[in-house]
Amino acid sequence: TIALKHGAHRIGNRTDADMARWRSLRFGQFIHWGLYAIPAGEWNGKTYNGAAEWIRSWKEMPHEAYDQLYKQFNPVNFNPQQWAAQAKAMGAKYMIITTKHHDGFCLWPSKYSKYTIAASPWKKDLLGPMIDAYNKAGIDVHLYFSIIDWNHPDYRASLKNAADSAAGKRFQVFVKNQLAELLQRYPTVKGFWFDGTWDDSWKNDGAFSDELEQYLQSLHPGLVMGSRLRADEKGARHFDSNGRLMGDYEQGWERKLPATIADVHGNDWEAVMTVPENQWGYHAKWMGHVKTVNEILEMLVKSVSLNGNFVLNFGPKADGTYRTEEQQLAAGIGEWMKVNGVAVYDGAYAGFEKQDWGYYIRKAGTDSVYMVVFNIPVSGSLRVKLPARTALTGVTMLQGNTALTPEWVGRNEYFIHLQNRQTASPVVILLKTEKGENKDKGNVEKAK
Ligand SMILES: Cc1ccc([C@@H]2N[C@@H](C)[C@@H](O)[C@H]2O)cc1
Repeated sequence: TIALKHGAHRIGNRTDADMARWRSLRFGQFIHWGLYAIPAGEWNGKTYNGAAEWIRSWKEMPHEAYDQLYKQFNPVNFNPQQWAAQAKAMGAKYMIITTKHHDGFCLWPSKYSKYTIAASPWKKDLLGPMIDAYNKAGIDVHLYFSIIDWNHPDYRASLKNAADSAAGKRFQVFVKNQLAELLQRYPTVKGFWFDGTWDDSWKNDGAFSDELEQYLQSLHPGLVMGSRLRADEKGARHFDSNGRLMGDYEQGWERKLPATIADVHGNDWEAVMTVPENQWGYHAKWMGHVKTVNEILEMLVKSVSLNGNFVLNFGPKADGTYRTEEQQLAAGIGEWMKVNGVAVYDGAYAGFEKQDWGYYIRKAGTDSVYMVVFNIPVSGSLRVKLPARTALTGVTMLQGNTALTPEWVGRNEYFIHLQNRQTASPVVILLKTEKGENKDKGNVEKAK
């Protein structure tokens, strides 16, 4: 291995209570909210085809025009209790809010910047009421923070000369101050979700990112921070130059999921997902495919079956309300989670051989394994292959709490025959297992 001062400081996953809590929550809500919701992907009668929160980089949007938008930001319909109730009903157990996106606009009245909510007609802090409402609803809050800051005069994408380096130093102090300020103002937050760390100015100062991470941990022990913050001293990101994950979980799964357990290399990880193809902030016109409840449920279940967390993004409008599609999606997901969330929360990789009908999720640390069925075969028979020396002692259909009698086809293989092949939602079956062979288990019928 290469000697590194600013690479991964830990081999393997964190085992402390704060990380165990993060891992147990499994399902989160991302919220992208800011000035970009005002143009909402449109300007001067033209539609921006990129992600709405990136409209400032569109050639049709003059920087000066964007940089005046804060004078209009006045979310008169903002209702944090309603936001939290919607998230709770959906079954989200944690929420990630954009405190400051790449445009540099702060949703809190930071004392280190003039470009904040205090300068808007709304004037008041938006983060405090949101964090309080979500915490009261039993939902943890993590803070999204963009290192890139298009508004700050000292931000440099790369450091080309002494003047750049001086500006870069001032900018690092600014970042450190804002992050400490956020922890001081919002002590109940459980982590930071960093973004905008791909520029050379950041990548080439692995020492700073390392010291910053340790500084934040010292201010707020137990803080959960993903792999996107750090670079090592050779500019390697997410994984250091020895291939070891930096940060507390792999944070690279943005709008994509791992295919198999091999893809996650035993690390904690989290996927963040948009409802349309690629919109985080509010865009008036969603183009292309909009994901359905069942598509989202499959991504959530697949993530948990591969030992990961899944975070679904919402983009509130400038007035503080949610678009109908997002409200309906949240409600539909919540319907299923109300009955079946038990298979998601505290879920983990089961260690069973993957079958075509769907996913196995082990209730962490127990002998209970859930089958979440998305693809009922035309035969109606679900094949179950248990790991060696694992006996099946019970099978229950969650809906209606109905005991099922599988057909034993020899050794560790069974068929579960579903009577009803029509279903509008994923079917959840609970398998009770224990160590041992299956030869004399009277609980299942012998192959005819
Ligand atoms: C190329 C690219 C840069 C930044 C992003 C940001 N990360 C997401 C979590 C959103 O915040 C998006 O604006 C996405 C793609």
